[in-house]
Amino acid sequence: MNKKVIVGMSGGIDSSVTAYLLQQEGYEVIGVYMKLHDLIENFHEDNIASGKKVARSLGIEYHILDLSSKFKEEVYDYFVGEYLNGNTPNPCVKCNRTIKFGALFDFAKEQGADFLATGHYAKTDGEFIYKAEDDTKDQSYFLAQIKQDVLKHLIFPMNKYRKTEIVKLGSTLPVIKEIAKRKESQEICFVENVYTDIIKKHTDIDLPGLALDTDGNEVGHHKGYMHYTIGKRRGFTVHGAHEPHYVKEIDPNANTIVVCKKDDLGVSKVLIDTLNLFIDKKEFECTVKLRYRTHKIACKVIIEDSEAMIYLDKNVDGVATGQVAVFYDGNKVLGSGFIKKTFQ
Ligand SMILES: Nc1ncnc2c1ncn2[C@@H]1O[C@H](COP(=O)(O)OP(=O)(O)OP(=O)(O)O)[C@@H](O)[C@H]1O
Repeated sequence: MNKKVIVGMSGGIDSSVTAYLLQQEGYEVIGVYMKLHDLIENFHEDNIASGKKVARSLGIEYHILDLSSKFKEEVYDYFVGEYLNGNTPNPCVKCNRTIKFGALFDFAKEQGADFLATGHYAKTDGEFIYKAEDDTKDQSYFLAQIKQDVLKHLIFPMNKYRKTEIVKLGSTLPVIKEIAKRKESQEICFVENVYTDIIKKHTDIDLPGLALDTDGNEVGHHKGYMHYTIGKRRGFTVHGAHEPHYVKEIDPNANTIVVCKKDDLGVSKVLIDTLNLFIDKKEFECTVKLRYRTHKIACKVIIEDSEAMIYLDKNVDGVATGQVAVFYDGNKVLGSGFIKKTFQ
């Protein structure tokens, strides 16, 4: 009997080609669309119409799974809460652990599927996650909090392709060809423009306050701490400054931000919690990504109980609490954790 695979079909090109490729390989493919939020007008209608068309053309089932209350609890509320706490959240990392490779994985098991597949650009060998072939699309960073025991049931057919190849392949298939013309999805699926539009719905974010220097002296003013992320350069005043200043720290309780010159922005040590490790070591050397679009930095990691300290080989600017630190050995993801504190 053919192996059964559930494909998360968002209506976009990557997951449509994923379903097509797996069917070509002989899998019994079942498509699933997850309703995750109602924050953007016509979002689901357009996506579902597109997904349904593809499913029909492949002759496969297409389920609609309403996971919106779980998504609100695990991803949306966390996202808002982190900004209120002065941190910079990573909702996609949370979603991958709890929703796409959490609740959707549970659904796949209930359906008796052997595998779950998505259009993520990453690789897995069932034990580890690896960077995708296409550097510019690689999503391994966002997958680094997935539970390790789920990995043996995952397939990422995009792993060996470049996005341009997928668009080209999709364009040879009549129904998918239409999808190829759709606009790329936004970075965070529920943020249409800027994150502050979302936070504004829950609280007043315009709370003028003081900008301090690293010694605690008042040097200027800001618009409200939730407008800033670590490393941000604009949107606050520093009296008499001749050089650009950057946000170094955010204190939500005092509604202050600490600003500094570029030279003082770097951190050499990073403390992380909520560890998800794919290796069983307490001390190791590796490279680390401290945000998505950045270079890896060589480091040493020491784990103590539920936290880890990362000793960076060189100072790194703009490291934000709330973001995810992902460890790599070459292309292999070794694990990750959420940034709790940084040290100069
Ligand atoms: N609402 C959804 N329902 C089902 N699967 C989803 C949904 N959103 C994302 N996915 C799955 O997660 C994968 C990665 O999502 P992401 O939003 O990062 O990708 P994308 O580049 O927009 O992909 P696509 O072109 O397939 O929309 C998708 O390819 C798809 O398999």
